[in-house]
Amino acid sequence: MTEEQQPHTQLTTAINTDSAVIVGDPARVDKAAKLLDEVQEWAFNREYKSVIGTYKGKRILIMSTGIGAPSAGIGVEELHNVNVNKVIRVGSAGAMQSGIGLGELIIGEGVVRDDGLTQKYVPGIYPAVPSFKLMALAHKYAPQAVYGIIRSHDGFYMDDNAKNEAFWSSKGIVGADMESGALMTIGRQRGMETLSILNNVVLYEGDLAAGVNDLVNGDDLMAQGETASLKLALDILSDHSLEED
Ligand SMILES: O=P(O)(O)O[C@H]1O[C@H](CO)[C@@H](O)[C@H]1O
Ligand SMILES: O=c1cc[nH]c(=O)[nH]1
Repeated sequence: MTEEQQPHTQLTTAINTDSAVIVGDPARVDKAAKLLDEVQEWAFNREYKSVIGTYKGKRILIMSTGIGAPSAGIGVEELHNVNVNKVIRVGSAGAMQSGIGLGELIIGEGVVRDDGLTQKYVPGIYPAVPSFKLMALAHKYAPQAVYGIIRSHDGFYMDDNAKNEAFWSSKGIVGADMESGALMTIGRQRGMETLSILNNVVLYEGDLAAGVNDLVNGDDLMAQGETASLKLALDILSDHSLEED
């Protein structure tokens, strides 16, 4: 643990909180900040934009980590270095099953680690699983969400994506993103409690690029899903049952 400024995120222990929400897109940090009181901008270096505020009286950091496992992994390590031990990712995802609507929340009960980074941390047979406590709180606040195993991958534009997604869908995977595996694997190695809440922006077998564009352009269902996912993370982290931790 260190009071030194972290080299990428520019966090220090002066953030003075044990809880963080991480998002991919720096613009999502500003959306989250609107849900907080007493907001203080902390830093914006590379892809890591951070603000701190309070939600129902609980001090919480919001930070972006950019796209992909390596930058998320750096973010998680630097959060650990400044004493954050509860981290919820609020991301966007593509549905891997039909029947999951746009803007519905997908919550990872575990992650298929189809990324490169976490394989270097620990062999692929090691499971990427969320915190039981944070998951129990997710069920309390969002019993209607889609719960299941998700898949984190490295390649948004790969030639064999459709084939790989059909395979993982046939194994019951419910959604795809790029960072949840890194969060849960690295977080678990460092003794952190983690969870991943994803806003569905692409229907199963839908157009991936169009879905992500719709999110950027503020399509209603996706904007509502984004706000709901942020609120859910904040409700969980501010729940009084976590106070004794
Ligand atoms: O919206 P975010 O949190 O960035 O999450 C998803 O969106 C990006 C791809 O468009 C990847 O980072 C993926 O995990
Ligand atoms: O299908 C999707 C949508 C968003 N992000 C992903 O990683 N995959």
